[in-house]
Amino acid sequence: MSSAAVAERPAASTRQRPVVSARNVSKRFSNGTLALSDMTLDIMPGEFVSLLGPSGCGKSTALRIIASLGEATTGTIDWPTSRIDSRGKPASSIGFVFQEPTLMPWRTVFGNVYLPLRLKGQSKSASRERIMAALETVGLGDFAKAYPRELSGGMKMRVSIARALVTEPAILLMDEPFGALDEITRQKLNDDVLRLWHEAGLTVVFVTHSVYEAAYLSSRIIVMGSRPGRVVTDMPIDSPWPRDEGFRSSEDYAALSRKVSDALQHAIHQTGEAA
Ligand SMILES: Nc1ncnc2c1ncn2[C@@H]1O[C@H](COP(=O)(O)OP(=O)(O)OP(=O)(O)O)[C@@H](O)[C@H]1O
Repeated sequence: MSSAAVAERPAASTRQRPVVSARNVSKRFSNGTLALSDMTLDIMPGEFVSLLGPSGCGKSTALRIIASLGEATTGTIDWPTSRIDSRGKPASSIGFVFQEPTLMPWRTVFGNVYLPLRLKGQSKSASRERIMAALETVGLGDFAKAYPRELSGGMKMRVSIARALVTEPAILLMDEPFGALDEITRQKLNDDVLRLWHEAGLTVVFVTHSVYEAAYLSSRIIVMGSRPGRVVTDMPIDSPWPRDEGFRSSEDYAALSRKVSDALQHAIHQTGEAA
């Protein structure tokens, strides 16, 4: 992938129906931990939304519930524009990128990206074109035959992104995907994700506890308070596009980062009903 960031910002329309809508979602784990409390949120088509909050505030829990990887204790998740499958889940609509690349070491890069299509019963030969297109998108077209052990941390994360994109999801959910990477690789992947978001017309929900990452990437930042997690501040981000090296060194970015940092501090000091 090229490191140049997007040329312009795709417009997220407020007249459209949300891709996903969470209403009064709470989550209490079986050990009694109240991770989320009354979280309400609409994600609109074309948005790049960051969920920003302190460690342990429930960001991953919220994302997993949105992805149907976990159940809400109370509240609802709706997918107003998606076809719902027999299990009540949005069919083919979600791509999920975990904190770790979670690749199968015994399979090649190609085999790892094939996995979600294999699970849908599609043959390898029929999937080849889509897999190669996904690998090209993340700049790994030449690495289809490589094994994970031959790749750097950033390349493994690219494979993980290709695996999420190969089903052509309506929404890409990313759970702090670059937290374990060095700063230069992280910045490069930030630029690449922005490019993908722009070129593929994706809707992205991105979990992070980095103020700087959220400020750089987002068209909207949801700031969550300390556990139990809920929306404390919902900030549309009006900073100009493109987001690139020029933006990174701009006064606009510094001012935005200060504003987001203040919002995070405010959210952390809201009294959480730790339970
Ligand atoms: N399966 C589980 N069982 C019990 N408690 C859990 C479980 N998963 C998460 N928790 C707890 O729920 C709270 C929220 O966790 P979560 O991982 O969603 O937070 P987070 O904001 O994503 O944290 P981080 O930024 O550190 O990844 C934490 O107190 C965590 O210990």
